Amino acid sequence: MTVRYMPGFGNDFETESLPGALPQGQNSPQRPAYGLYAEQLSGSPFTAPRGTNERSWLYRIRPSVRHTSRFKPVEYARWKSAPNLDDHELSLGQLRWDPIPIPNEETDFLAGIRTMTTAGDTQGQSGMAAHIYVANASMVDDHFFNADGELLIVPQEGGIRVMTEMGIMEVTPGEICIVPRGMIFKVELMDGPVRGYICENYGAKFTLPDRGPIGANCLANPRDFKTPVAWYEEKETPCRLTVKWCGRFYRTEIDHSPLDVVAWHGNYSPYKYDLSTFSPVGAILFDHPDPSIFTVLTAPSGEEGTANVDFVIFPPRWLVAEHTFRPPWYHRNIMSEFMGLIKGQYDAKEAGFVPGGISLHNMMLPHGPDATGFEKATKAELKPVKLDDTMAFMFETRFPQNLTRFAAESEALQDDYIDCWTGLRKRFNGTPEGDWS
Ligand SMILES: O=C(O)Cc1cc(O)ccc1O
Ligand SMILES: [Fe+2]
Repeated sequence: MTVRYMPGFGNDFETESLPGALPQGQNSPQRPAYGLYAEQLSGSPFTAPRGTNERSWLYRIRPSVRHTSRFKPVEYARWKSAPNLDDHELSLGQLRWDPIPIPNEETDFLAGIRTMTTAGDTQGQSGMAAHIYVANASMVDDHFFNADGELLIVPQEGGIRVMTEMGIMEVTPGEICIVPRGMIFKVELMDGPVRGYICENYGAKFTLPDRGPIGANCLANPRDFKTPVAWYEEKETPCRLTVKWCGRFYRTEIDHSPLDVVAWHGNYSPYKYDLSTFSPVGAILFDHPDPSIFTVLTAPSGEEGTANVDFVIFPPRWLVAEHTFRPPWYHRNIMSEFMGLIKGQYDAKEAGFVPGGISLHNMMLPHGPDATGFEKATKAELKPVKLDDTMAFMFETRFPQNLTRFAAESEALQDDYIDCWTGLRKRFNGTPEGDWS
């Protein structure tokens, strides 16, 4: 299958998979070409300011409202939504997990979502949830849309084919994709079992951060975001559509595929991004800047500079800072940090944080490099060093992240994580030189 994309972030795109399917000069003709139905999908209120106003016009074989049955409640017990408080007995702490195992029993992308943390409130359209997905089967006749937020999907193992109403995205480890709130999709596996991370953003959409004095280039450049061209299937066999709506799940039957959009135009669309196209800007003389320099996407909260969620990466880069402790500093943060590792090693942790693993450093909880990393970094010869073959990331939110029972009781939880800091001995010895032996 060849998939094609259009470059640009938040562009007003137009695409048709049959010639002349897209109306020109108007949105809602009396009789659209090919007998298609016109349907608007609004991602912002009608009256949102121009800069944040998002909607697309979909020209489809049947309108979405043509589903056969009423919505009936269904269970996805491991997918939790905020608020989800007091769900477990685990005490407060810095936490880390090994990779969540891929199950042996047949599990598709939807059934394979396990929520680790929730923050904020779906009803108030603020906050987020951090999930792991594990799957070994493709969705075939099952489809899904999430009314509670957009999904930022971060594959860690295996490629996924995200088949949306507006086109197909193939997303492999090292790439990410966004499925907008309300968009119908299903997920096929490209070549085998998969695992990855999801940030379900209940708040305002992810956008590109302002670059300030950095200027017009670097970090994530708009042309590296790719939106799929229109694609449709004419499948007249029974299908299902599952909906997540204010934390609950519902299902309806449809007698055809809901992926039947022949042409569309607009600026509310799915997209993918290759993390290797991120051009990092960093300290080229001394000191360790705040990780916000590595923000790929930010979802604003309404309060200037205080993100609902930031998606931050730690990509391959050169470390050149002179007379500097180069790894992250020890710190306490009002924002809550959920981290994952796509591949390689993370510079604050020598061991224990492995690809597919997770760490959680919640609001105001102290953390930083482990004792071995500290030891190495204080003794290292400070020549230029390339951090290579690595890709870690962080979902950082202004809201405290509440653990789910699944996360708290998971066998993957490392009960000795805090011991990684035990070796940070006293070096203060009353002399200005200190004890750096
Ligand atoms: O805690 C972490 O590992 C993430 C992080 C990295 C960094 O370079 C500075 C601050 C920060 O929170
Ligand atoms: Fe941190």
